[in-house]
Amino acid sequence: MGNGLSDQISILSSLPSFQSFHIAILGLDWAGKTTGLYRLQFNEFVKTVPTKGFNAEKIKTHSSEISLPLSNT
Ligand SMILES: Nc1nc2c(ncn2[C@@H]2O[C@H](COP(=O)(O)OP(=O)(O)OP(=O)(O)O)[C@@H](O)[C@H]2O)c(=O)[nH]1
Ligand SMILES: [Mg+2]
Repeated sequence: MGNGLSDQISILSSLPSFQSFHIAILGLDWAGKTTGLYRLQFNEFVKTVPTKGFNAEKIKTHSSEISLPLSNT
């Protein structure tokens, strides 16, 4: 899942243009949630370990200046 994302801008620019909003990424163990989160933040593939608890990141886009607090379990 996570590595299958295309570039960050095309995904984020297709979302409604709110000033900021929260997105929760839910899925089965080892589904690619953390990979997807860090792909959105850094636009690159990051090697992961199984998440204990959750990750939360704030992502700002350059195109529309919206900020996206993201978390995943
Ligand atoms: N082939 C392939 N592997 C992927 C893709 N996305 C993630 N992975 C791999 O799948 C494994 C699990 O990815 P994670 O992002 O850690 O999965 P997760 O859903 O956060 O897992 P938990 O934190 O254990 O719930 C890692 O080895 C990733 O490298 C993908 O799109 N394609
Ligand atoms: Mg994880």
